[in-house]
Amino acid sequence: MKLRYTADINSYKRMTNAELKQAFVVDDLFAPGETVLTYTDVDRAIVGSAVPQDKPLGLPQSKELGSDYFCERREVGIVNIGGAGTIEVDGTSYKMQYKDSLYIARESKDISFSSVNPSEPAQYYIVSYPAHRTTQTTHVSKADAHHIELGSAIESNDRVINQSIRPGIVDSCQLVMGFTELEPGSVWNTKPPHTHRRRSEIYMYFEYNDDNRVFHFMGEPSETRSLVLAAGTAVISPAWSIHSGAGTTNYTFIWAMGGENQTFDDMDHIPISDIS
Ligand SMILES: O=C[C@H](O)[C@@H](O)CC(=O)C(=O)O
Ligand SMILES: [Zn+2]
Repeated sequence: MKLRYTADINSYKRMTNAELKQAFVVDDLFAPGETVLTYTDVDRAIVGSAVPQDKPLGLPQSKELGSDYFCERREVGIVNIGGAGTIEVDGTSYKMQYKDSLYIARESKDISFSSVNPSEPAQYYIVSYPAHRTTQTTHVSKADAHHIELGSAIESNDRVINQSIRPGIVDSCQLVMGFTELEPGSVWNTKPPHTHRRRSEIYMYFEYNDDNRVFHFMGEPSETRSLVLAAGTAVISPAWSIHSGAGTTNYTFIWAMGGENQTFDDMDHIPISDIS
């Protein structure tokens, strides 16, 4: 498992683009045939992926966790952004179609990721936070998620927020997770931007080709910086940072949060006129 030390609220202001990327961007995801994981210093969040080909992949134990197995004191949220697959958790098999989510509860021991067709592998995006109690592993299809329509074409932010792991759907400890899909012609997410000092958040942008990029905005509202991201890239938002983006095309992104509460709507919105 890789270790990631991000940067603090003062240092980021004096960093180059390359330094900001090294601190906040995770761009080694979706390596075929591997589980890749990065352990961050932001609320002990772990971000990674598993792309099983011919043989199943697991969630390996490692020294950083200080436990006997990955989920001993952790919960995990997964969204499949590739071909059909299955995830087995302690003998129960969950079918994972495109954009299905799986919440894996604390104390789950044997976790195995596989693909139905190795030439069109499942691509599991993974986020984990520490968990203080043991709940129920839960599968959530895209249809079972809570859908919120937001924005408008005229503001270039017509989008649907799909909340798959959230109170009322999944009984999780910290984790709240889902994905936001932008309509063709809409490019802005999280407009107006917000912070929520109660929670950190990780975004992972996908569903656009390599001729396009998402310009992700981070930092304090008065000192924003941009990170130019290719599809399949994650970006870590410490609790003090805004997290918003504009693409050169429409796109989808998975968001995942952990922290003091699970109240999606308690964000502190910042008027666009206050951003600089
Ligand atoms: O705290 C919530 C997260 O930042 C996202 O869910 C916001 C988002 O998907 C959007 O407005 O486009
Ligand atoms: Zn947010």
